[in-house]
Amino acid sequence: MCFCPKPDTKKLICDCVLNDDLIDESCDQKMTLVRLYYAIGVGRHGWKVEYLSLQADANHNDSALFNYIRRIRDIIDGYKRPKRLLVFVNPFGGHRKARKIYENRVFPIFKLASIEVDCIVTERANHAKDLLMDPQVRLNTYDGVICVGGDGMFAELLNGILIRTQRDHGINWSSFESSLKAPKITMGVIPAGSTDAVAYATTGINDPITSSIAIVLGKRLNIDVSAVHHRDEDKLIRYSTSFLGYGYFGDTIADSEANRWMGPKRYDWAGIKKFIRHRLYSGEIKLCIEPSDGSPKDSNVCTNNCEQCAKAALKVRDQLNEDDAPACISIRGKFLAINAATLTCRCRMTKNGISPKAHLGNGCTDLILVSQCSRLDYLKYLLRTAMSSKSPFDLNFVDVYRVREFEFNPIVSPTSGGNRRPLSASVWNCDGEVVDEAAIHVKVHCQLISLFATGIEVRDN
Ligand SMILES: Nc1ncnc2c1ncn2[C@@H]1O[C@H](COP(=O)(O)OP(=O)(O)OP(=O)(O)O)[C@@H](O)[C@H]1O
Repeated sequence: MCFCPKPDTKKLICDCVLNDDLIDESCDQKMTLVRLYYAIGVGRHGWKVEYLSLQADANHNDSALFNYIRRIRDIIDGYKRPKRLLVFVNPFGGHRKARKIYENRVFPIFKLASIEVDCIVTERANHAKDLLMDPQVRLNTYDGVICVGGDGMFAELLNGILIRTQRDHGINWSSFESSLKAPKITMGVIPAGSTDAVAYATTGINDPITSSIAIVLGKRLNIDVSAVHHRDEDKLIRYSTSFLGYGYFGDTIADSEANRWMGPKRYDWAGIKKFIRHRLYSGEIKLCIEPSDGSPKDSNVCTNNCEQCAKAALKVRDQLNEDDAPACISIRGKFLAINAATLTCRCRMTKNGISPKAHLGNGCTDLILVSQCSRLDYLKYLLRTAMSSKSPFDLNFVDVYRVREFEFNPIVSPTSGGNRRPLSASVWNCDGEVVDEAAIHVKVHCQLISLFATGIEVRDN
C-alpha cells in the first residue's frame, strides 16, 4: 500500500508495504492515494493479484483513509499469515525456468505481503534435504519452507523435514511401527517442475502465482504421507506424498533418468518404449480394506471442503463398528503395472489423475493393479487415465483398492535357466525418483504434514 503519489509508484508500493509502519513518515507529500492489493479467483482454480486505488476526498483530511487502511491491516494481522519463509529454488527443475519464475513472479508477491525471505538456490541433488536435516539450521525461526521446483524437489523437503522432526523428538523415524510426529512448520511448493503433481492435486492447477497467493494468504491443508519401508527389514526407504508405481511406471522413470537432457519430453519417450516392450512382472500384494474408507471407484471428489478428509482428521474412522472390520487379502499374479496414488496425481499427462477420486487427507492410498492384458487393452487403460471421461477402473483387467497400508513382494527366479524368459523385478517410481528395492511395505500417515494450498476449489467459471 502506498500513500505517496510519486512517479515511481511500482517501487514505492513495495517500499511502503515493507515498511512496518503503515504511514510512511519519510513521505513529504500529501498522502492521498492508497493502493490496496488483493487476491481474486480466476478461471476454475486459479488466483491472481489485483489492486484498488483509493483516493481521499480533496475536501477532507486523510485521516479517514488512514483509519480505513489501519482497520484493514488489523483484520489481516488476525489471520495466521507467514512472515518469514525459507525458499529453495532448483535451477535445473522442469524447463530450467525455476529461478526466473521465482524472481519475476513469486518474489514480488512475497514482497507485497511484507514476507521476509531467505532464498537458497540449490547446488546439487539433496542440497535442500541435507540443510533441512542439519540441526544448525533453525527451522523454528521460519513460518514455512517452500520449494520452487517439481515433485522431486518437494520430496526432498518432505523427507528432510519429516526425518528432522522425528529426530528432534527422539522418534525412530526408520521404524515401521513408529507413530510419527507432525512437523510444526508448513511446507509449500511453487510449481516449476515437469509433472507438478503435488501442486495440481492441492490447488487444481500448476500456476506459480496461484501457489504464491495461497502461501501469502496463509491457506493451509493437512495432507497424507506414505512411508515406504523395506519389506524384510525395519528400515525406511522414503516418505512420499503422491505416487508409487511398479512395472510400467517404474521402468519408465528409470529409463527417463538417463535422458534428463530431453526435459519433460523424456517421460513421453520412455513411456512409448516401455509400452512397446509390454513387460509383465510377477508378484504378491497383501492389503486390508476397511469399508468405511470407501473406494477409488466412489463418485465424490476431494475438494477444499471435503467431508471425508474432515472425518479422518477427527479420527471418526477409528471408531469402527463390526461392519467396518478390515478384510485382508493377498493377490498373486502377473502385472503390467502396480500403482499407488496417495493424491490424485494429476499432471499434464493425466487430466484427471492416476486416481481421480483420491483424497488429500483420508489416511489412505488408492492401489491400482493392472493385470496381464493385450497391448491394445493396456493402451485403453493408458488413454482412459490420460484423458478419457470413461473410468480406467471399469476395465476388467484393472482392480482398485483403497488401503491404509500394503505390502508387495516380487516373485523372481534367480537364474534364467531353460528356454523360459526369466522372472525379474522392476523398480518403484516414488514421486518421480527411482527406488531400486522391489519388496516394500507402505503405510499411510493420515494428514501428517501441513501444506500451503487451498485444496481444489470448484467455481462455475
Ligand atoms: N542444483 C541441483 N542440481 C542437480 N539436481 C538437483 C539440484 N537441485 C535439486 N536437484 C534434484 O533434481 C531433481 C528433480 O528436480 P525437480 O523435481 O525440481 O524437477 P523435475 O524432475 O523436472 O520435476 P518433477 O519432479 O515435477 O517431474 C530432484 O530430485 C532434486 O533432488
